[in-house]
Amino acid sequence: MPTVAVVTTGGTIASRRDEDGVSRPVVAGPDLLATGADPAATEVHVTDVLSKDSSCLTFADMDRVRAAITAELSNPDIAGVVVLHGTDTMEETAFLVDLHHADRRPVVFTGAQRTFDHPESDAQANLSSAIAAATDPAMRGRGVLISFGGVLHSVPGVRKADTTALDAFRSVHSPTHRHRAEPLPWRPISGLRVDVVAVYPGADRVQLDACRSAGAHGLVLEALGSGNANPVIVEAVRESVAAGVPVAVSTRVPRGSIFPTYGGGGGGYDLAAAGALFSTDLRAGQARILLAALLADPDLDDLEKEFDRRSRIEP
Ligand SMILES: NC(=O)C[C@H](N)C(=O)O
Repeated sequence: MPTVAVVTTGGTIASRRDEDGVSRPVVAGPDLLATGADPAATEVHVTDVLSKDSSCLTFADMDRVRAAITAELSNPDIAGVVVLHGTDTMEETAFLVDLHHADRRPVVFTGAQRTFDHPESDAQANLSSAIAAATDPAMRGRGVLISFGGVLHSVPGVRKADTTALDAFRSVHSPTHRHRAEPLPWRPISGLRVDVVAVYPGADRVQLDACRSAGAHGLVLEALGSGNANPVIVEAVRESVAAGVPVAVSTRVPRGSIFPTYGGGGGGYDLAAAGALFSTDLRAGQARILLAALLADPDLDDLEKEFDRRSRIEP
């Protein structure tokens, strides 16, 4: 009988609503499993790592989740790992784990949109599907996956795209099981500060400069369209890069790739000329994780090349 390790971190899947309708992550892992969501032919062992709404997670928490998964995989008898996680930042933690995942056994993230005690909760169905994926030999070698609402996603380029829909996740491109880049050597990201700066009509450089004053090691622009900003932001980016604080350009647009094509002083071409990195397919949350993971590696010799390569999703 295959054994699956279930690592819990909190989120709606582990939440109950109180009398005021407020959801809190208070359900322990063994109680989640006690509902019979695990298939009869699978042995499951549960480890509670965190009990947090995922909107409260820090880089240190994400490092901890990654360490817990690695500890489970050190046991050769484990067929795969399921991670129960809030949906708000699942795309970030799952991507961090995927960047470093050097094992052919599946790691499958899941969660829920409706609390564990909701009469029509999606918690049990999602948990069952994730356990099934974690024991499926066809999932070996596919890296980290998100199993949610009956859909299985590769992690790079995936994002929460609906606040309430039961199939909450969408990919930047049509779902693909892409060719995986080789895993990055593991380095914790908890000592790093990487901020996301929003670009909007009339945006000035105040946020960007404030992040640098706060000690940011890197910045991600959530830019407009295919990766555009304005001349004031371009100038601030040029200064940031010259001062050794790299800036990666993503976009607020949900789908499609990001290209440095527009000139005119504030476009993507100008941002690239000012030294910005371009996140070809990743949106801001995952671009931030990639930048942090690369900045955490003291042996990395070409940040631009690695960021470019790992921000592309090959079909
Ligand atoms: N559906 C959810 O899990 C949302 C919750 N706020 C979380 O991310 O922890």
